[in-house]
Amino acid sequence: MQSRRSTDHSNPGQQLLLADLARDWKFLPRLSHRPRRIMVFVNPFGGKKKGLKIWERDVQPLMNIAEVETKLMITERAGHIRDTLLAASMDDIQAVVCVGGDGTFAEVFNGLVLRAAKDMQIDPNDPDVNLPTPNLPVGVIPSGSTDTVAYSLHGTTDVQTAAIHVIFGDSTGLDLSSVHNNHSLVRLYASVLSYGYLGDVIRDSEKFRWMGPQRYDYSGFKKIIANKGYEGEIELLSDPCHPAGSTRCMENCTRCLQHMHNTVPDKEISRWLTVRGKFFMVNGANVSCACSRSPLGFSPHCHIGDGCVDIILIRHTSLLNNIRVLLRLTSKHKTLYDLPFVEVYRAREFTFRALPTLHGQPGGEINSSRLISELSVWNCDGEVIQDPDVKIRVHCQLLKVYTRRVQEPIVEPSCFCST
Ligand SMILES: Nc1ncnc2c1ncn2[C@@H]1O[C@H](COP(=O)(O)OP(=O)(O)OP(=O)(O)O)[C@@H](O)[C@H]1O
Repeated sequence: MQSRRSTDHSNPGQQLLLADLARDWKFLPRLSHRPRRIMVFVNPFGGKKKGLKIWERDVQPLMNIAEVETKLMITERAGHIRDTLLAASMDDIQAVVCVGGDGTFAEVFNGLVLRAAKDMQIDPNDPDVNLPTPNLPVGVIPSGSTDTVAYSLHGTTDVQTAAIHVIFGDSTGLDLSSVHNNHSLVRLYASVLSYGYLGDVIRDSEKFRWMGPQRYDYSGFKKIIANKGYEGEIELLSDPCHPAGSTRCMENCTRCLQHMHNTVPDKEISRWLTVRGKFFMVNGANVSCACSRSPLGFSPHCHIGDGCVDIILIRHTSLLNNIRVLLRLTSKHKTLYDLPFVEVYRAREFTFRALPTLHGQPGGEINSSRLISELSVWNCDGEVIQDPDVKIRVHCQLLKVYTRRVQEPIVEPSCFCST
């Protein structure tokens, strides 16, 4: 079913899918696993507020041609999707599709997992519980500001590519990571959990939502100038596979397939590590976190279904180094892995505890009365989590998502090839 052809390197994901589509469309009636009745949530508010237009112009016509019945809901407020999924009858539904950004997708999977937990009488607030797998697969159609999950899954934020993934019904298992505070489950995330600089940016940028996606540039500039670093302690259950030495996660990824079949002896090969210090950022990446602005993302070798997060710890050093980090994140070729003030781990779970920050007096002495705690917040898939002290656990392939994954483009020889 898959083709491996690419000539347009500006958007290889879309090009591959269109080639697939032309050839595979005639097989559509024979695909028994494709969804015929879907529940669609459209967020008209995220990104450039084009969610509804994208649905009506680009997605709905494709669903009509493919004879997919849709039950549409346009969201009216934050939390609307989650609340609906907790209560709705879903007996006649075969999949849930969202048109929105990372926050919209997060509402869908948080709602589905909590619904499954409620139905099975599992307490999600227990940080050691095995959360139940939702019955329904999810389609992610991007119309947000960053759309990290869609980009990391499909290799493009092309809307029709994402819609075609739903129509053909090819799915794969996506890890979800739970975030608990001292009392309860705060939420699950699929993209990244980030403390420090990106936490400061998301907290500040919410005040400037009227600016659209540019709010991130504005708050990003303010907060990099103001950053003084945050003290903290991370305890992590490390996996022996180091991200820098790992393969890229693509179509038919061996590492994810092994974890799907539980052929990896988990806990025996993991060990606990403790890291303390002052950090510019502490990140737990559940996927590569690639997006159009950051083509490789935080951790280009992160796997979507191996039961691990990649932890990227960026030490507090200088403003210049902080700017180097941001420049690296926009690079198409270089990763964060080899910067001397960056430490990278692959982990199955981790905890973070904020430590008090010592502030020196102008004379250079440290006065214990000025021992104050400077805290950031967590940026969790673009939403703010206030509690600095959290426990994170990865739930291997908890959610089925519609995607054919990123395929390795085969560069066709051209007459300008060097010999
Ligand atoms: N009608 C609405 N009015 C206000 N907020 C809404 C509405 N519908 C959904 N939301 C909330 O909007 C938030 C942001 O949406 P979304 O994440 O899709 O866009 P974004 O933040 O622009 O994109 P990204 O997360 O990719 O950067 C979501 O957390 C969702 O809860």
